[in-house]
Amino acid sequence: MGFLNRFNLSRDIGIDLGTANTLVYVSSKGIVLEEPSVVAIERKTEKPRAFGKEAKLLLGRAPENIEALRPLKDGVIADFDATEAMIHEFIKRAFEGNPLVNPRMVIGIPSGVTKLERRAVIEAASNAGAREVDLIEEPLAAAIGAGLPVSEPTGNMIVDIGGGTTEVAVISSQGKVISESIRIAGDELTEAIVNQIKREHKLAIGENTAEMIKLQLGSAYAVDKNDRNMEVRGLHLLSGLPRTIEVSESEIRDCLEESVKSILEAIKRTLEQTPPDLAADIIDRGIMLAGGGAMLRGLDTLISHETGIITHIAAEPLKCVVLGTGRVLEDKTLDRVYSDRSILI
Ligand SMILES: Nc1ncnc2c1ncn2[C@@H]1O[C@H](COP(=O)(O)OP(=O)(O)OP(=O)(O)O)[C@@H](O)[C@H]1O
Repeated sequence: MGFLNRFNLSRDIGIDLGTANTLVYVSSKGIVLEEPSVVAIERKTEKPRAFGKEAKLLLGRAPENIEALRPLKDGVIADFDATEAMIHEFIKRAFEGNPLVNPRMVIGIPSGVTKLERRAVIEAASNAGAREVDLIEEPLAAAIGAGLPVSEPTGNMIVDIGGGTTEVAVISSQGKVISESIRIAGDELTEAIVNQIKREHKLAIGENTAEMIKLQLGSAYAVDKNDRNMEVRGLHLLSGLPRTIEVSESEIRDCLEESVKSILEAIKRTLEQTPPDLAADIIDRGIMLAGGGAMLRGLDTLISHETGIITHIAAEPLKCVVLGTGRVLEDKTLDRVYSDRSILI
């Protein structure tokens, strides 16, 4: 143990490197940062100008010389340099006023990430000062963060619906028994709303507006009889002028149906392949939903109806992965959960 560690100047950190949001957990402190995974880059110099919330506001609204982008797309690293700059910036912010001394980092990554992309994450963390980088797949981290007894030899089903990917996994004894990752999640739902409003109302809306509609009006199942409405502003494609229209909850539910069905099918496929004894455990314990998509209205009810298995939503769906990385940092018995370990210095 190094000098700095002994005097506890080095704090270890857990990171949920998500396609939609990045969260940072500092050991013995808790979650210190929650930001959208967005970077605004100056086109001419290719230098990052804003990160997180500030950059997200620029999505679809950036001036000509700035490009706001999401460096992780569909669960993979689409822009390495921007990802590295973002990790660097968020770690710096997490340790504001408290200089960072070569921490150990546990990073939650989508399970579909290739070997090359894993190396890229490790390199980015190393450049940001990590002395050791341990990668953990998101469904495992989410299960731990949701409080499932992953160390026991019983079947636990987790469905983590993020921005870019939905990960369905059955976990037992700290390992994935069976899993499926599909590239249909929150982003796809948002895109379905953009397309619906364009097709039916001839109105162009941006990603942020579509996401707002999803959060306010989106549903997977008719939870109550009232068909709620909301006003939406955008650019009318025929007149070229700004216009306000009204959309209803049922209209939005219909346009989300196809993506929701794909998520449901991934859950059913995974259940079908689950060994019988573990399937029996899942019937007893139920299915746990995590990730922002878990909060889509009525999704838990729909899954319960379609599978016949009681479905729970984690207490803090957006925080499950990062809380899981935090648990792993602090609980030495969770030592079989990593998919990659790299001691760097
Ligand atoms: N109340 C809500 N209803 C429906 N969707 C929601 C709600 N709140 C957040 N979301 C969606 O959840 C998604 C983000 O979830 P989360 O932060 O778990 O993803 P991520 O971990 O960044 O992505 P990934 O797991 O794919 O890497 C976004 O698409 C967001 O629009």
